[in-house]
This record gives sequence, structure tokens and C-alpha cells, in this order.
Amino acid sequence: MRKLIAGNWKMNGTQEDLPDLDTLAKAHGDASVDVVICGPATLLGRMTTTGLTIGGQDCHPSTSGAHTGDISAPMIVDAGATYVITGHSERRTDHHEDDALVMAKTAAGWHAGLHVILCIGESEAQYRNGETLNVLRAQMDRSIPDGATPETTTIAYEPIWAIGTGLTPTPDEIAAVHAALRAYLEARFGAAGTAMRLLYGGSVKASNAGGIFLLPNVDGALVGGASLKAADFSPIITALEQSA
Ligand SMILES: O=C(CO)COP(=O)(O)O
Repeated sequence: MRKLIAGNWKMNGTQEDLPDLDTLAKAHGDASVDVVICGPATLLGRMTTTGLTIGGQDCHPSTSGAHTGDISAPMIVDAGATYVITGHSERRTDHHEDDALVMAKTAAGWHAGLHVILCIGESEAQYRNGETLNVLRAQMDRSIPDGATPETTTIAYEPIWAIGTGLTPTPDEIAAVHAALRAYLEARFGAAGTAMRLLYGGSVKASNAGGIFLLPNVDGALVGGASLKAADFSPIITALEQSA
């Protein structure tokens, strides 16, 4: 399985950031891991000129229609991107997306030929109450469509309380959650579940990436803030390469 490091730029980035992305592409163009930048919709087309693999951050479940402000999976493909994120907790919170909608968006991404990075994660209260694994299993039951394969789907575990906070679960906690996610995927998808990539996300930075990437069943990371500048993202990519 080829490992995957994806940067999620969220609502950040203008064309002034493209030269820095060129720098990243030059440094890691022949990386031994998959490197993806999930940029803002406004930049997707221009980001593809860097030669990096590009992804969207969300897609509508429909292919086209009267949905002001939304973009569809075929539009993301049309821009030259090959990945899309679904189910990010910021979408779930800001736009009240539920698991059923995440499932529909994931299916739409597949239908358009996109590789979907489907995000799951527990809140701080759920973590404190020891509900993490039950929450994650329920999210996967309700948001991963049947028929997921390693070619079409990556699962990203992002504890909501670890996003942008500088907090992370302990290495033992990450390893335990990822082992449980792997067991779920294998029980539901068989060999495909063994090969499906599992990313960790939430306050990944150069200083903690190496330790996280050594953990079993961690096949890469989904990185927010530390993916915005080549100087920050590059050492994280290198850390994943060294663990591969
Ligand atoms: O939400 C994230 C990636 O999708 C994680 O964000 P941070 O890396 O900024 O914590």
C-alpha cells in the first residue's frame, strides 16, 4: 500500500501561494508516497499546473443543478483534480452535514472518478466519555457506502478536539483507534479493508509527524495548518517517506 499525505488548505490560499506550491512540487515531485493538496475551489485548476496531485475539499451529491455556491464532483474532475474530501468535521458543523449526506457525497465522488478521503472523528465530550470507538463505528456504518475499495477510498480519523488546537491523542490512543478502524474495515470489506489507507489528522506538524507515522495502521496524514507553507509541509512529507 502506498502511503498518502494530504494537505487540506481549508478556506486559505490565493494565487500568491502558487509559487510556494511549485517549490513543494519540485522538492517532492518524485516522492515515494502519494502527496495531495486539497485546495480551495477557486485555485484547483491553477494548482494542477504545479504537477502535484490536487483534490477538492467537498462536493455536492448531485452532478449539476440549482445549488448556488456548491460545486459538484464532475466540476472538480473538470478542474483537473483527482481527489476530494468528504465528511470533514468543519463541513459537518458549519453546514450541518449528517452521515447520510456524507455517504451521498462520497458516492458522487466515486461516480465522477474521484478518490474520496472520508473523514470521521469524535468530539471532545465523546472522547472524555469514552465513546470514541462507538462514535467512529456508527459514523462508518452510516457514511461509507457499500463497495468501498482502496482504489476509491481513504478513511481519515480526525478527532475534532485535535483539529487546529495543538492537542493530539497519545500515540497509544492513536494506535488503538486505528487498530479498531482496521478491524471494522476488514470485517465489512474483507481484503479491501486490509488495503484501505487510514490517515490520522489533527495538529500534525513536523515535530510530531515522525512518531505518528511509525504507528501501526497509520498510512499517512491529513494535515491542515502545517500544509499551507512548503517549509512546514515538506518535512512532514519527508517524515512519511522515511517511514514508508
Ligand atoms: O482538519 C484538519 C485536516 O483536515 C487538521 O487540521 P490541523 O492540521 O490544522 O489541525
